[in-house]
Amino acid sequence: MDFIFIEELRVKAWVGIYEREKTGPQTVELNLTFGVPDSAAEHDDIGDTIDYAEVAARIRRELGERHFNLIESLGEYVVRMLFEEFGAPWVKLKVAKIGVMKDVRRVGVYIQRSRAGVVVPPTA
Ligand SMILES: Nc1nc2c(c(=O)[nH]1)N=C([C@H](O)[C@@H](O)CO)CN2
Repeated sequence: MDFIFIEELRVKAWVGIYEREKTGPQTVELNLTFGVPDSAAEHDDIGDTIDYAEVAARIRRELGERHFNLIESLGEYVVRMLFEEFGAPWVKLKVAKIGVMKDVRRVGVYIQRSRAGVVVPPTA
């Protein structure tokens, strides 16, 4: 398995438990790594892999269209999308709010998931 990464993707998302967070979107930052088949490199064909441009565009669209109370729920939504709609075998996601807590630059959640039966080396 190879791994595609997308770093510091900033998107507008509707997320938060407070009323002020339900009246408008805020910027969240995503760092995402997902598995793709090694065979993509062998055949040099975008059809054999997961198009990272499509992933980024899809995340941007989806997070602009719905509200999540918790950053954990937003993260789970993105991970499930990678599994179910892009067919990723393994996903690691860090998603953070920026500047929402005093003296804290970023706060958020890490999620790492494998499809059942997928074994990933510890270097991923
Ligand atoms: N575990 C969590 N704690 C908190 C969350 C969250 O999503 N998960 N969210 C908030 C508020 O929305 C906060 O980010 C607003 O500044 C507080 N705690």
